[in-house]
Amino acid sequence: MRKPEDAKSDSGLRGDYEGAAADYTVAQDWDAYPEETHDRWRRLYARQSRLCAQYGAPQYLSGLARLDCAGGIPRFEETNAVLSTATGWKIVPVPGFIPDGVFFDHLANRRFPVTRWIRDEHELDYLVEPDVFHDFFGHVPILLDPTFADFLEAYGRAGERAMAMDALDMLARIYWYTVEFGLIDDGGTLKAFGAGIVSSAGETVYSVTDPDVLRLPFDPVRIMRTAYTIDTFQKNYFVLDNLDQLMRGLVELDFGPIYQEWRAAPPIPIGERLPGEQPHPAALAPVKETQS
Ligand SMILES: C[C@H](O)[C@H](O)[C@H]1CNc2nc(N)[nH]c(=O)c2N1
Ligand SMILES: N[C@@H](Cc1ccccc1)C(=O)O
Ligand SMILES: [Fe+2]
Repeated sequence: MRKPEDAKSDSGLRGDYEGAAADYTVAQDWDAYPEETHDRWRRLYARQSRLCAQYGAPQYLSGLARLDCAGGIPRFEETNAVLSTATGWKIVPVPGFIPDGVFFDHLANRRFPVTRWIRDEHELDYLVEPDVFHDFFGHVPILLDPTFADFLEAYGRAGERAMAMDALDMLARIYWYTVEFGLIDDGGTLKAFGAGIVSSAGETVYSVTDPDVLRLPFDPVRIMRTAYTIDTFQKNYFVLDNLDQLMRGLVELDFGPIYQEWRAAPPIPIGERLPGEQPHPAALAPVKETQS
């Protein structure tokens, strides 16, 4: 993930950072969304919910159903009523990318920053910065899962140490390969739960059906050493057996010695398979792409 050096000034980011508070939150200003932006949301939602019904993880899908947000850009206050009861999380509106330290602090306090603006009509398939569709449709449903909710808070608390140890790249790869691009084994079938996948029509299908992509078993140190691409579909994914692995494998693991050992080493190139590595068992027969 790229981030602004100083997002509040001239950063090349398209959100409006002018009125933002010290923690980079803004008002959602729901009444100011033109009707055409709600219509755009409905079309994105319809396409993506159909694809996710087939390729999305059950933990993600159950959250999506409970959010009941097919009809237009959600009012964040209404979302927060559902979210706070379920897992104690809330979402806060932001202008876009925010500095790492601020981002971690929100997560550590169970606040998920959601960009308020929606992509333009010509960007329905792809955009560079996160918008409200990616942030909300991709990230919020799984925050209703209690295990994932606890994991993401712990991830936020881990930020300070990673920054102090000059190992932010390694921690960011954890986020990338789980929160953004994670796959999970659903009784022998690969499913997607990462926000970057489930908010993208192309990658939802590709991530679980492409026969050539590398899908390795979840392995924290391997992930922390693996480079990633921000502007094409991923060339490797990591597959969880279940969401508890995030707690047992990451929260309970002491990253300090791992940072120390690997932070100065060049990362493993994208898509490279190391000697002896085998795909996750559920990835031996990738899901067949079917019409529905
Ligand atoms: C390392 C850290 O997780 C990452 O770069 C942060 C920075 N700021 C962000 N800001 C927003 N709004 N959304 C994000 O996903 C991130 N990611
Ligand atoms: N266990 C990690 C913290 C962490 C928690 C959750 C996710 C990622 C990292 C550490 O020692 O720093
Ligand atoms: Fe994201």
